[in-house]
This record gives sequence, C-alpha cells and structure tokens, in this order.
Amino acid sequence: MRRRLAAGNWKMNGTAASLSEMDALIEAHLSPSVEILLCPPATLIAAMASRKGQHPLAVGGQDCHAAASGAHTGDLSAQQFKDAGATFVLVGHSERRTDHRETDDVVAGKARAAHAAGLVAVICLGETLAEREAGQTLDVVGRQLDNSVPDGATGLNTVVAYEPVWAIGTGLTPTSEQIGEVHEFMRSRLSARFGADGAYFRLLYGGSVKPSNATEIFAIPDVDGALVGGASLKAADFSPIVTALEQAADMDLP
Ligand SMILES: O=C(CO)COP(=O)(O)O
Repeated sequence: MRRRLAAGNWKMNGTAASLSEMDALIEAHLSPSVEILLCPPATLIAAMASRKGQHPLAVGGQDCHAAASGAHTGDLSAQQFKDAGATFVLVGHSERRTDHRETDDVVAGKARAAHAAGLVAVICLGETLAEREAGQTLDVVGRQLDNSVPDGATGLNTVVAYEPVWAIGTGLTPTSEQIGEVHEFMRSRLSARFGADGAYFRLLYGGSVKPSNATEIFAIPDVDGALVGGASLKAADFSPIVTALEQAADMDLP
C-alpha cells in the first residue's frame, strides 16, 4: 500500500519566525497516520530539520542542482540538502520550468542527483491552460512523465506531483474527473514503463488545494496526497488538509 503524503511547498516565503507554524503543525499531528513533508526555503532547512526533533515530519528542498558539487554560484546540490537534514527534494516545479527555463532533461538530471544523494525526488509536472484548452493535457503530461522521470526511479525514491499550471495559486481546480483522468493515465504509464513497481509511485495532486476541497480531492482514485502551496504556510490551513488525508487513509484497504 502506498503511504499517503501531505506535502507543503513554502516557495519563496518564510523566515525563522515561520518555524512556529511547523511547531503548531507538529502539535496538531503528534503521531500522524500519514507522511507529512514541508519544503521551506533552503535558508530554513537545517533549522527546521533540527527543530522538529524526533517528530516524523520530513523536510525537503524545493530544487537542487544536477551536479554533486562544483562551480555553480548560488546553486545547492542534493547532497547539501541531505547534509542539512532534508530527505526529499522537489524538482521540475512549473515555477522552475518557467522562471529558469528548465526542460524535462534538466529535471531528469536533478532527479538523478536526488536519487544519488539518497533523497526522494518529488517530480512535478502539469499542463498550461492553453494546452488543456487545446486538448493536449495527456500528451503533455505523458511527455513530461516519460522525460522527467529518469531510469532508476522507483516507488521508493520518486513521487510524481501533477500540478496543472493554471491551478497553481489561482483558486481554480480541475474537476475530480479531470484529476482522476490524469492520475489514472500517469499510473498506467508508470506501470507500462516500470512494471509492477509502477503501482508503488505515490502520485500527488497540487494546485489550489485548500481545507474546503481536500476531502473531495483525496477521494479520487490514484491521488495519494497533495502538494500544497499557499495553504501550507499557516498550520491553521495545512492542518485540516492533513486531517482530511488522514481520514482518507483510514478508509484505504490495509
Ligand atoms: O505550486 C503549488 C505547490 O507546489 C501549488 O500552489 P497553491 O497551493 O498555492 O496553488
């Protein structure tokens, strides 16, 4: 059975004072029945990892370089994230693909680096509104999945996050049918490529997930959790999403 995962991406938000939000989240979920991941800005990784103590909350980076070390001013390697206490790293977020022109090849290189460092890569992908309106969603998602997920990926070292670009930070969400269609498609594509292991990749939905829509989204087959942006910044918003995921997990077959 895939362990359900509630992931928060703080993006370029948060200072040391924001760590109190993690404290409140931990307090609300002292022994969570789902996996909880927070991806704060890199400046807070080490502090978050040491402050969480024995709590099973996982800490992740938001991006890493494809190289292990070297002359790359301003970049951080997967090994450095691991050293700071991270166990996950996001790669291929649409904001990276847009702001930094990251291609699927670049994203696959970053995922390989994450795997080499022993981190779980959360590989993000999703179509733009123009692509959806042109009926190209599954083509785009299929191409990104094939080319951003590197050989060597397994259900243990890789999570795939479907984040339609038009749903990120907009308050718009696809219908449950639209999310379900893409997740089912990704599952079958991973199974065709990775065989039986394809069933073990966790598939997250991301894009305007809120306490008010979480329960409906978590009931969709092959949605194993969420990658949450804005609503992960405050424990008061993220905690009900984690609770909704715990309730969905309770209904999973053993
Ligand atoms: O991009 C996202 C998470 O990576 C989603 O952001 P929002 O939840 O703010 O729409």
